[in-house]
Amino acid sequence: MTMYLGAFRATLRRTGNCAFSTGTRVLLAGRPKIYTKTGDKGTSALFTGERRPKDDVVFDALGTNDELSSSIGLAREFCLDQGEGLNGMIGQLEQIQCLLQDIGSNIATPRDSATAPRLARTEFDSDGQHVQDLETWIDTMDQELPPLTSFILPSGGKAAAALHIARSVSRRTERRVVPLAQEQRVDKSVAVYLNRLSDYLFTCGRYAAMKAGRQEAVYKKPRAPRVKKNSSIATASEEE
Ligand SMILES: Nc1ncnc2c1ncn2[C@@H]1O[C@H](COP(=O)(O)OP(=O)(O)OP(=O)(O)O)[C@@H](O)[C@H]1O
Repeated sequence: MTMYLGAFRATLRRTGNCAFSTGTRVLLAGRPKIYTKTGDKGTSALFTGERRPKDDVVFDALGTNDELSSSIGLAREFCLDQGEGLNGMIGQLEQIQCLLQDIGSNIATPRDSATAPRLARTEFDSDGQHVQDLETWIDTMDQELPPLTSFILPSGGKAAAALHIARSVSRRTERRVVPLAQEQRVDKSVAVYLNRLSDYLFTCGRYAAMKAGRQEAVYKKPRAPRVKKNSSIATASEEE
């Protein structure tokens, strides 16, 4: 990790860029190895330099946010394969992955202990514009979609199903972030963004299924088995 976060962070500090890379190795040609081995003893560093055990709630949130970006990356690849009618969504998903890097910076800079300049550099969506963008994108897709009349099961092609996985990872990330936001250790806007992001990804899943010309599977109540007189079990349909 030598060139990964140590020097990378120093470069970011110099340039004022607040991106905080988690899990994604940044390797520059001719530079030292990407690993520092500083994390081998089970602790790692926050953006403030403070070291904490790797099972700390902050790393849990940071790691889940990283999983979210990875799952969006996979969904985006399936969207690229599907192609037809998904160009807008593909661009939006890439923008969202960049914003998740910023969310990582926010999570890794505890709001209750970081210095004022660091807090300012890692502030997230202070004017609510990123949430507004998600809402606009949701509303635009919704205008083309048939109204929801049943519970949708994740389905409708590989792109749609992958978007539903990303949606559920977004909800998991939200669950990790909400307690931190309630304790004012992460900006509240991060929790709001993750909440809206799962709605956006749900809508994307439906939209991708529609563009693929695929029917989404819907919830049907499974029929309860009935006990026959001779005590063997049969489903209701077998008895009809
Ligand atoms: N297991 C983890 N889950 C979530 N976030 C982590 C984890 N380990 C490290 N991080 C965060 O991601 C950043 C980059 O990870 P990295 O693997 O470089 O850290 P490290 O394990 O401390 O270092 P090294 O891999 O060089 O020993 C760390 O600075 C830390 O903020």
